[in-house]
Amino acid sequence: MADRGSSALRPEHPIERSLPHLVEEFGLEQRGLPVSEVVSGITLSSHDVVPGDLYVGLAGKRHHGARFAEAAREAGAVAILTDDEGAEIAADAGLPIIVTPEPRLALGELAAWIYRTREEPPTMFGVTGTNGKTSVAYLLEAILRQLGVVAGISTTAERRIGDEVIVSKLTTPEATEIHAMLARMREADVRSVVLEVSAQAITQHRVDGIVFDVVGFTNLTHDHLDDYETMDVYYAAKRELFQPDRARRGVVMVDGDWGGRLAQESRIPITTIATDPAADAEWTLTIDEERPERTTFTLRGPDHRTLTTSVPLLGAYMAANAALAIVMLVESGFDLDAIAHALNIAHDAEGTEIHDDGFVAGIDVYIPGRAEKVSGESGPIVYIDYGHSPDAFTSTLESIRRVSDGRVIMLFGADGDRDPSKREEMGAIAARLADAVVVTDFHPRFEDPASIRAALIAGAKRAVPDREIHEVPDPRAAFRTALSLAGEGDVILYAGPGHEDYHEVAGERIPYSARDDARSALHEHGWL
Ligand SMILES: CC(=O)N[C@H]1[C@@H](OP(=O)(O)OP(=O)(O)OC[C@H]2O[C@@H](n3ccc(=O)[nH]c3=O)[C@H](O)[C@@H]2O)O[C@H](CO)[C@@H](O)[C@@H]1O[C@H](C)C(=O)N[C@@H](C)C(=O)N[C@H](CCC(=O)O)C(=O)O
Ligand SMILES: Nc1ncnc2c1ncn2[C@@H]1O[C@H](COP(=O)(O)OP(=O)(O)OP(=O)(O)O)[C@@H](O)[C@H]1O
Repeated sequence: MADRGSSALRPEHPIERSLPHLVEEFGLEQRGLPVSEVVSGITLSSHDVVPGDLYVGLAGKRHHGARFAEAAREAGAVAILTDDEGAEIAADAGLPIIVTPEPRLALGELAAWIYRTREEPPTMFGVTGTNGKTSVAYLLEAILRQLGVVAGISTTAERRIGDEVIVSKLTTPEATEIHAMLARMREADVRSVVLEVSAQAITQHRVDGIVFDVVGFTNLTHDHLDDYETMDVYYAAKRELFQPDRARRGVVMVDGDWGGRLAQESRIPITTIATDPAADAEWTLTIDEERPERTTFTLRGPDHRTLTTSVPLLGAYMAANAALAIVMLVESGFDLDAIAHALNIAHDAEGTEIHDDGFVAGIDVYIPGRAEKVSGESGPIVYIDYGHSPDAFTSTLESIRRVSDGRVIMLFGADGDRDPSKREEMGAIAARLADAVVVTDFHPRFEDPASIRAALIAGAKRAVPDREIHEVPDPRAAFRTALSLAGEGDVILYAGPGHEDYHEVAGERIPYSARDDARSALHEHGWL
């Protein structure tokens, strides 16, 4: 199946750079046709080529990108950069060929040079960890906005500069896209950029060419053991971000063992944060109040500095994400009191302070599909969540138990073609922490959906043999089954789809929004 490509964020006024100069500066080898005078962009997808681009033909898992050299030329590419094998494949494509043994290793530096993103860079924040990256990124952006700073974000859910939004294909874009996006953000006067950084992004050199001002670590738990042989290898990939060539300072959540190890092994100045007041961390977080839609917390820092605020979201884990975001801002130079002030005042549309008794102080954030409450005032509370790992299930279900005495119904599936070793544990956690479990399909991709469901159910049955379990393959029918099990005051957690608007089956993306469907079903019951 050919890659259908995506529209990337690009500068509206690209700067022309000398291509011969680039070849010389990076010690590249030129073959065949002479290169043109200028280059104004770089991409590694033939679908994203715009006139003036250098097309990079990478050897992929399915294709050698050099196969698409002709398509790239037709779209306006000025040359192809590739390896020896690619140079042979693209020999007759009618494009000048530039050769380097491992093009992926050169991408970040080349893209930074072409888009001039090293010059007067914005403040760069990077967030990594197994769970919570997207949430911390949104929280950082929200607090920056409340501080009056124009920020841009790049997350699994979306890439956004003000009102300009594109839907993401990967958690972290390829280096070529990141630097194009940074150039676009510079045009929009963005002064702070928040990038969600996956382990794969570090391993695959997608964040090369960037030195982050502050990087943050949320946690490390079981996931991605299809891409990384062991948890140690997965950890080592994340640790790479906390080194001087990639970041200036780091903030590490040390609640888990991996965070403690990272704080020890990192080679940049590290500030630590923990939710356990007895922990040996510089910052500690205590939860003051948990409600279904709001969590209030106090953050205590060195020199007895404190800040009390809230997030309009479920769960102590979201407060921990918010605390991490706040400490990252402090590490970037913001004063804690200034942050407290910005979070605890209301503004009108023009940005003028207003004094309104009904105003609830706190972080003004909306995070699509992360414990997003989609139900109304009556009927069960329904959360749509992007959790798809054992730890995500635990955090969300435990939080729900703390805010509700009702029955908890957990609806979920598991990704096909992604780390099958976590499935049984996901089933077990659902069975242990929920009163009833509904297992459905979630992106089976090229796997047999029945065998994915069977693994989840086996895990659930092993953990709690008499747990009420329903198997409903179709997600729409499954949600209605979950709804039939719930009454007033009960809670349904639908984990998996989060913000997504498709269901991936055998290479096809079928339109499906869990959010919209849940709302329709609630409406059908007269609960919305
Ligand atoms: C396993 C993996 O990482 N695959 C990535 C890889 O795909 P690939 O090697 O199969 O590429 P390929 O299809 O063989 O194509 C080779 C080259 O030809 C180009 N091409 C291909 C076809 C075409 O018509 N035109 C064209 O130009 C491609 O852009 C590519 O450069 O290169 C592609 C182009 O950049 C990526 O989109 C793709 O990510 C896939 C979609 C993916 O699912 N990656 C996952 C594992 C991932 O990276 N996940 C992380 C973490 C998520 C999390 O936080 O949980 C992420 O950051 O998203
Ligand atoms: N700090 C946390 N600790 C544990 N679980 C969390 C935490 N934050 C979020 N979660 C859970 O993980 C899910 C995914 O959250 P989020 O999208 O913020 O993480 P992520 O690291 O960006 O994941 P992904 O890369 O898969 O998008 C949430 O929907 C929630 O269930």
